[in-house]
Amino acid sequence: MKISPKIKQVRAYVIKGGEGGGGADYHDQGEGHWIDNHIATSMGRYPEYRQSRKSFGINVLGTLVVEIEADDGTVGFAVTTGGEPACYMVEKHFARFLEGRNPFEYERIWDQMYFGSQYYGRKGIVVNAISGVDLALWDLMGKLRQEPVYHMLGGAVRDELQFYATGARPDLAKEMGFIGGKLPLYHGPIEGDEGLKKNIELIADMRSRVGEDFWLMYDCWMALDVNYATKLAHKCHEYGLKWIEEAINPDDYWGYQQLKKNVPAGMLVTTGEHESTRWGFKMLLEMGCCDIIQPDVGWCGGVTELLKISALADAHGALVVPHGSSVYSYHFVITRHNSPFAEFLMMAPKADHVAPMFHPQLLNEPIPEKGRLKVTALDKPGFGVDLNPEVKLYRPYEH
Ligand SMILES: C[C@H](O)[C@H](O)CC(=O)C(=O)O
Ligand SMILES: [Mg+2]
Repeated sequence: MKISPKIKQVRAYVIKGGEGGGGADYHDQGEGHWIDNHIATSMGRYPEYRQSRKSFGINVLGTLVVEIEADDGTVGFAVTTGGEPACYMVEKHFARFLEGRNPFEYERIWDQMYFGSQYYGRKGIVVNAISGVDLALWDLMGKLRQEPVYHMLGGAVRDELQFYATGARPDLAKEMGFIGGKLPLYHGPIEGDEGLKKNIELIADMRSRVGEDFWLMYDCWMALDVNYATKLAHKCHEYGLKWIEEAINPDDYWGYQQLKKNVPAGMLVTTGEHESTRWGFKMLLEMGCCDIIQPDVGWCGGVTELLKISALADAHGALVVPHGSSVYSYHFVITRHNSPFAEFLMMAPKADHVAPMFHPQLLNEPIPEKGRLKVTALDKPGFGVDLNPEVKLYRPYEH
């Protein structure tokens, strides 16, 4: 029997450099980027926070980088959001559940991180930190086995991934070969009928540019109430809106249940990028809140937890289309029949060309060509990406 190396050390870093760092904290972009241009949020009720999400601190956390080193010198790593607070949790709390252990014991490690922090965690930044550790562990396992993560998840169920694009220009996304385009919703309920009219005019304009069959979706980033979302859904139906995403507060499962009943027949309700763990998704699925769940692999508990969330969704007949998360999502989506396509977040400031999602933090990050990515692009050990050595790391805590 081959004896596996043991985990020697866990380290957590933030990226030095501040504003506009991009990467895993993908909202941390420079001035003029589409992702920070008057997008509807629940903070929009305060005029001073309506124009820019950075103004209320959407990029305040920054990226978390987790490295896990085995005693043979192999290092697995992952990036997600969480910044310094997540570094503290990883170094001061979670590292104890890994160091000295066999890295292939990912179930026990996950369980101990989750239940060891249950009294202050369960969601949000704590689960971001758990996700970062879990993804770094899968990267390490892949490197130790010299296998891509998707092999360890059961292997590919298709030869390539197909993507829809999220960004300000679905019309350009269509030209680039994507199967659909998801627009941010720009105007929330506080902007009244005039804002609603502008939302409708935009979808009408995009429909006229992309023709009948191209998917168009609206991402509402938790900004609406059930009444507004219902009205928006019905008005957009005429323009073939495929789904309405994250329309209301993620804690309002009852609101989603109602919205799902209210939307026009055939329109899908999607949500879940700010939901965590099998228990959070159990609420969405058992209460019939949505048609597609959208866990973010870097936020929901990592790959170990996504396996459970996905099995639960499959049993409920729901699709799993992870939110963003680049390679961490690709290695999962390629292995599951109930994840038939993936999201690509357009990180180019004007959404006019394909740019790597987690640039500049990752090297060798695969990107879609003509809206597709061959599984062979994932054929490297672990998640198949490297940390860009030019990006300066800072380790705020040690243990
Ligand atoms: C565009 C959205 O407001 C958000 O920035 C990204 C997102 O929710 C998604 O990609 O989905
Ligand atoms: Mg979204």
